[in-house]
Amino acid sequence: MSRDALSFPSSSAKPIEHYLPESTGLARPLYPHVTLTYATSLDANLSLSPGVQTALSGTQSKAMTHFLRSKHAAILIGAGTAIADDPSLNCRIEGVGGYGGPGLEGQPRPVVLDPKGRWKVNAESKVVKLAKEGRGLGPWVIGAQDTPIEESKHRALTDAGGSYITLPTDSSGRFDWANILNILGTKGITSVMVEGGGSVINELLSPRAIGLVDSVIVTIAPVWLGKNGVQVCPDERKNEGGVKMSVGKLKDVRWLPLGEDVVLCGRPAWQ
Ligand SMILES: NC(=O)C1=CN([C@@H]2O[C@H](COP(=O)(O)OP(=O)(O)OC[C@H]3O[C@@H](n4cnc5c(N)ncnc54)[C@H](O)[C@@H]3O)[C@@H](O)[C@H]2O)C=CC1
Ligand SMILES: Nc1nc(O)c(N)c(N[C@@H]2O[C@H](COP(=O)(O)O)[C@@H](O)[C@H]2O)n1
Repeated sequence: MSRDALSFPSSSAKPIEHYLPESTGLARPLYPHVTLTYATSLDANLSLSPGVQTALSGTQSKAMTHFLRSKHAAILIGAGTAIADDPSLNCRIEGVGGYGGPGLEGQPRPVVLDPKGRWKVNAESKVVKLAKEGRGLGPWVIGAQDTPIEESKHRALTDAGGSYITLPTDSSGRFDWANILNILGTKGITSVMVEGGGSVINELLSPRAIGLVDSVIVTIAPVWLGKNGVQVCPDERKNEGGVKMSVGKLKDVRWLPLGEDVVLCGRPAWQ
């Protein structure tokens, strides 16, 4: 077994495969398959507070996350997570490229939403270092069209094989999710694993983001994090203009115990 590699048994992988992207083609014309996945506490928190990385997944569910990473073309996070966690965003399952396998096979493309250029990506960022070591792909940063990237950040990205992509923003400085997925699709990304954080997840679970998420895979850890946590709690699903909103329920649900955690898989029933 190669250094740092994780393993995930095929008996545990089998029930999850039902929720994974097809290995060929885009799920919808120009839109990648989207799997929304995260680890949560019993009080629906992702972390103790916005700037604090909090380990929730146990050994087996962490290996599951890396198995999921190996099955997606890209991993997407918001700038808040990139700043708080300095994440690796690579796949460390035994047998993928950089972990016993050839080239970069099975490594997902890290994508960071950073409209205002808040993430100080540089040569010391973990994701950049891993790409240079041949253990991950270089990150793509999606920034706002009216926010030019600093030269040093641009160099850090391109030296690692990454790039800077721009999109238009709305009046509150947000990208439209259809635009995000569309630009990734046009760049050959057929599937995206959205990992967080709170603001990204809450947007994609909101009643407005209809038809964009294909699967939801949530690790629930037996822990409470308390009231200052970054909570998964999407916008209210209220009736507007007489149009009745459905509740944010999952269908096609499976619960899988993994060590001390339980993994919930399903598909949005509201689209
Ligand atoms: N337990 C878990 O599985 C995970 C936990 N986390 C935790 O979550 C926390 C970070 O969460 P948040 O502070 O909510 O940050 P976040 O990671 O959701 O990033 C928010 C930022 O992303 C950008 N963004 C998001 N949606 C956008 C859109 N539609 N258009 C343009 N820009 C957009 C904006 O810059 C926004 O300020 C950290 O503490 C991190 O450790 C993060 C990922 C997974
Ligand atoms: N699945 C999962 N379980 C947890 O307990 C977590 N804290 C996270 N966080 C996400 O994973 C990223 C860190 O990944 P690396 O090991 O550095 O590659 C972090 O940025 C969150 O997206 N996930």
